[in-house]
Amino acid sequence: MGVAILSGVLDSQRSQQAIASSMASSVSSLQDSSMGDDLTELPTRYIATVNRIESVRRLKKTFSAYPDIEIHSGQNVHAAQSADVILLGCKPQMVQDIIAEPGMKEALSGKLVISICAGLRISQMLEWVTPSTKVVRAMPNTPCKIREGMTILTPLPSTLPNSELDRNILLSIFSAVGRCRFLDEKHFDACTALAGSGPAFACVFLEAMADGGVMMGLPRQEALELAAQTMQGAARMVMQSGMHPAAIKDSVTTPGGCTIAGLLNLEDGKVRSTVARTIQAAAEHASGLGQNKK
Ligand SMILES: NC(=O)C1=CN([C@@H]2O[C@H](COP(=O)(O)OP(=O)(O)OC[C@H]3O[C@@H](n4cnc5c(N)ncnc54)[C@H](OP(=O)(O)O)[C@@H]3O)[C@@H](O)[C@H]2O)C=CC1
Ligand SMILES: O=C(O)[C@@H]1CCC=N1
Repeated sequence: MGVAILSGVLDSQRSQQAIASSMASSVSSLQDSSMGDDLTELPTRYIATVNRIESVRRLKKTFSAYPDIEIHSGQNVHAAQSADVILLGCKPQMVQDIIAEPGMKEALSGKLVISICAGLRISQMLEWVTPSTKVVRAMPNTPCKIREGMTILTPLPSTLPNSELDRNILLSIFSAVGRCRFLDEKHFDACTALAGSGPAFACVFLEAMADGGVMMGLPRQEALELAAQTMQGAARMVMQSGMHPAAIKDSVTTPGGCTIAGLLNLEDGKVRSTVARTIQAAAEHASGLGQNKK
């Protein structure tokens, strides 16, 4: 997930720089508004840490177009000392040990720590750091990699120092990689299931639609293209026109036609309750993540 976020942020930053330099000479008066305020607090330097040397090699290849990014293993404390903002992207059950590394608590003092770890509560993390460390949760998803992500953020208490700046930093990072919104932490298990795990569930549906096309003789590649673009189109109609999904469904469904024949088959398979219960099961499981170390 860390790779998805960093890739999306870097891509966004590069496009912003390209826009800025193409506009700089001729329309300087328009430049500020076209850049958008959201990205103004993006970091200027990135340090990525992983556990294994093989992962360092893999990431260096992944980010070969960005030679300035520092990628290390076994240097979490050094990276945290050098950073203003720290994004925790390891498995939830590893966080306590990583924060317990000698010097880490001090390195995090006064800084903004963003945890994307499912299930791990802010109250837990606050017990492991010094009182001046500011901890927020973010729940992103893999489409951040192509800047089509959905990220949910916990609000920062306005009583914390620099809360406005930190809010801008959060918005800059996560709006660079898609949509983002603030929601209270009590909703995070549901957000984890719906948005965090959601791409996996959506892809099962997508793959199954394509399988149906293949069953009816479509070549596999074309079936996948049709299924993916159709799901994207339907989702965009909901997002852009604000139409209710039921209204879109009804507008496709001609009386006595083939869509109602297919829909009744879906309903016979209890697809709605199966999908809704899938989100329920994932959310219930998410609430236990990071609660037991092993
Ligand atoms: N995958 C997803 O779609 C989403 C995941 N999340 C959350 O993101 C987190 C990561 O998940 P995911 O990306 O799937 O998992 P991965 O296993 O792919 O990534 C975990 C990363 O943590 C690194 N790591 C492990 N131990 C250490 C250590 N001691 N010091 C530094 N780095 C370390 C690993 O390095 P190495 O490769 O060397 O082992 C690896 O790069 C989880 O907490 C998950 O809940 C949240 C939203 C969506
Ligand atoms: O499966 C997981 O635990 C993580 C959290 C959300 C998506 N992937």
